[in-house]
Amino acid sequence: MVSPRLYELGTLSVLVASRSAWELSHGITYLDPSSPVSRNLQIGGYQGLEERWLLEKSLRIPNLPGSSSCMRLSKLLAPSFAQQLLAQVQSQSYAVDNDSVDGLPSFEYYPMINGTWSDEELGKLLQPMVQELILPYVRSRYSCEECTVAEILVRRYLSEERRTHNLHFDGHAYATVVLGLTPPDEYEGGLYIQPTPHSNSRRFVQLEPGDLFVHSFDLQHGVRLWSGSRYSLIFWIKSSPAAVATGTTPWYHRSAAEGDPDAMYNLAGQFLQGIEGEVDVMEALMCGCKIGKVSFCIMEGQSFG
Ligand SMILES: O=C(O)CCC(=O)C(=O)O
Ligand SMILES: [Fe+2]
Repeated sequence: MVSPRLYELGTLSVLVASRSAWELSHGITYLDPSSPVSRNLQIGGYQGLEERWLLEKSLRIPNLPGSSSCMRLSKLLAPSFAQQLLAQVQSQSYAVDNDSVDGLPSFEYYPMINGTWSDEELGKLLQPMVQELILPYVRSRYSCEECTVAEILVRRYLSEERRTHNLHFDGHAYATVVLGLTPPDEYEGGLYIQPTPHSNSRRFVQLEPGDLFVHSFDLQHGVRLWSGSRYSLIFWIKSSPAAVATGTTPWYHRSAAEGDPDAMYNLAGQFLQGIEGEVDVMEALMCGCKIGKVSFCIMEGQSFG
């Protein structure tokens, strides 16, 4: 018979074995590798794997159920392609203007702005993947026939520059695709999602170079690095070419009218920033009031992505 002490030690070793030492010391938890719904993907000439996590968001608003999902797409792009992209983006100069999430120097580089390539060379590398993989996938996954890429940006996280990108929604994007560029053994931490207000729902996402991570406007996320450097390529997608041309966010009106609290919260942010026309504090407050406690977040000055 196993003595209680040995049994305890046995349990402890199982716990320790399932989470690495630094994972435990930093309180980091990854998306559960055993819980996604997985399927093989074939999109045009691309083949790979889709893992989809369903996320319970009900804690955002007490008594209101809600869910979102996020997907990791792997093996679709050759690691050598990601390496080529990384080499190309590392040679660019990065902006140090104020970041929209935290107001600190952004260290961003934009190869596409408002649907137009500003970096033709990177455009040549990315265009086939955008047209033949990213858009067909997003259009089909979100039943959004007209979904169109609005912005593409690179984010650089170097130790002397940036360690975090605080928790936020991508308020101006119907869907976001993040392409991992840096091997995950070159840094500790990385991109995380957080479906509820409590940080205990935070889950980090392991992205190998060439893996894609996909989520929608209603999923809060951020980046936290404890060491090393990381580059990521981000695609912000709007629901139609007209939304790209006008820089607007038409998808919120319907979701907000249907009572989606995150849509109302983001719509309030759009009114405050004047993205839906004039800056309209009254409309923003109306959205905030409808969602009760979420308006508190706006009052608290939580930033909008
Ligand atoms: O760097 C990343 O992986 C994500 C950055 C992000 O969330 C953003 O730019 O909105
Ligand atoms: Fe984001």
